[in-house]
Amino acid sequence: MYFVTAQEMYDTDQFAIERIGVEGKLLMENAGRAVADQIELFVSDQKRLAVLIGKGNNGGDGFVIARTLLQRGYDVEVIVCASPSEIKGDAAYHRDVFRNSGFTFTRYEDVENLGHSLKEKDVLIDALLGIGVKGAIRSPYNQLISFVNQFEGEVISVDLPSGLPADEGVKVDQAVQADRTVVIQYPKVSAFLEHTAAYYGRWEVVDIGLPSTVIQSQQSQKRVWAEQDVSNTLPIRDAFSHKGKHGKGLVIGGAVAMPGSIAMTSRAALRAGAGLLTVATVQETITALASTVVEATYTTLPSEGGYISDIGSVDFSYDAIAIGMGMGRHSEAERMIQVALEKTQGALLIDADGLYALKGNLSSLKARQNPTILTPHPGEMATLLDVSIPELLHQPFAYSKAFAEEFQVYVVLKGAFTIITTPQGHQWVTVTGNPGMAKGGSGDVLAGILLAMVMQSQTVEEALCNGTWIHGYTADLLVQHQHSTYDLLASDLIEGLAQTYRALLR
Ligand SMILES: NC(=O)C1=CN([C@@H]2O[C@H](COP(=O)(O)OP(=O)(O)OC[C@H]3O[C@@H](n4cnc5c(N)ncnc54)[C@H](O)[C@@H]3O)[C@@H](O)[C@H]2O)[C@@H](O)CC1
Ligand SMILES: Nc1ncnc2c1ncn2[C@@H]1O[C@H](COP(=O)(O)OP(=O)(O)O)[C@@H](O)[C@H]1O
Ligand SMILES: [K+]
Repeated sequence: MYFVTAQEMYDTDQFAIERIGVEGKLLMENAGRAVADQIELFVSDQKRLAVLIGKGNNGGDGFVIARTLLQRGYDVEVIVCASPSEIKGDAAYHRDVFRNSGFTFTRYEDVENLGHSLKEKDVLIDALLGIGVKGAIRSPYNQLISFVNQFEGEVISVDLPSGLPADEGVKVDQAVQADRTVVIQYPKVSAFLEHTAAYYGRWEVVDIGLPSTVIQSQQSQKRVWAEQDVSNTLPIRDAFSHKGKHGKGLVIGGAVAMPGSIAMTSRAALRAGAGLLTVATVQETITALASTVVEATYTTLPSEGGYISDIGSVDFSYDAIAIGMGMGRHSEAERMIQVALEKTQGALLIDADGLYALKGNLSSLKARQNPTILTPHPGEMATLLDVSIPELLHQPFAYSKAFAEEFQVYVVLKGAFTIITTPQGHQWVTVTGNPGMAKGGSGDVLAGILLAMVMQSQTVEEALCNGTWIHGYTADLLVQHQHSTYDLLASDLIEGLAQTYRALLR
């Protein structure tokens, strides 16, 4: 499923109107009807409804929704929050159709009067502002939004919560806190940002038949990776396959004081399907791991002060290598990352301490001939970019895209919504996962799953999306059936992979 910026949505509308010849009025009719159909699914006709209508096209949708629900026998009061002369174009057309159908509306005067009208209502439909919102919210919408946010019944927003920007990088001034949002055609970017997603409440998308031609022709496509995508791309294992076919992977990391992280990465890689796995680390860590990760083979690396001091002796001809987990942040790490970047012949995944060490080696990324994958959490990504974490999270799509394109890498920016960006600038978001994963070790498990995934027969893009989706989905299954968001451990995710695969392969 694509998701879009406000401009991409306008371009799509424009394409439908100018190139295909569908009139804007008809698009609005389709949009309003589709939203009304959706509302009908979860609001009983015994409820008392009010629709708040603003001056733009979002308000135009509101007229169609109100007319459709009235014709279907709903009790709907329509309150227009703009002067009639302000309403123009398609919205004015639908205001007239509404009136000519024999229905009436009242005009918004002040909050006190509105309070009176809404006292007996169960559901408020918010069609005040859509994707056209700009800057600080002006009167009367600022009072209206505060008012809606005090309403005790259910608030359903049309397209997006009024006042909320559709795009990233825009400050939120004031916005409706919706219980539900019925999104028209494509989710907007703000549905996937940490600071704006919650305004939507539960949301669902209605299709109004707009063509995806414009979105598909764009360089910067943004899509949600969903269960169907996993089912379509996760390779089916061949009955005659052998371990060599499922990838030969190497994990480099760990230190005397940090044996846990590579233990988790390695076990996760094996559970996720890696054919053969080798762990390269310091001797003490091998001793600690040998009894817990019995399926792996080991390479002892020289150490100094409990940390790996050199990786020059490593065989770099693996199908894929993951480096950095539990490696420690010390002066030698930067040199070792440089060696890994130069010598790794297959895909190279850099995580955790490896990302800190990468900071001084960024220019070497471009010279790599094979895929490089970076898996930062927001703190690591902010460090790589030299920006603050809030700045990064204000526009994570733009920052990830700029970085991935400049350095020709795959970036997996982890979070409640994980953003996967390809070197070509294509972006995917996975929405599986829950706060039970907000614990040390979850990222190490992800690194292992992704290592295994990039060695299976799928594209790197598919591998990263599938791995991230599976990681989060496993946590969701575990929290639904065995665990809670409090007690879930990163190691539970490794064992939980069995349930996910069984569900997917069924
Ligand atoms: N053909 C189309 O264009 C379609 C549009 N659709 C609907 O139209 C919406 C977009 O319509 P518009 O572009 O008219 O945008 P809005 O409905 O968001 O209205 C924008 C208007 O609100 C006012 N406004 C903007 N920022 C404000 C602020 N900070 N304070 C106070 N007033 C402010 C401005 O006068 C602006 O013209 C979509 O969200 C969707 O609901 C759908 O009907 C599908 C078809
Ligand atoms: N609230 C959440 N909802 C969904 N996923 C989450 C949440 N918190 C963390 N995660 C996931 O858990 C992982 C944590 O990774 P990271 O921060 O690197 O942890 P670690 O310190 O264990 O390496 C990421 O994959 C992230 O997407
Ligand atoms: K709205």
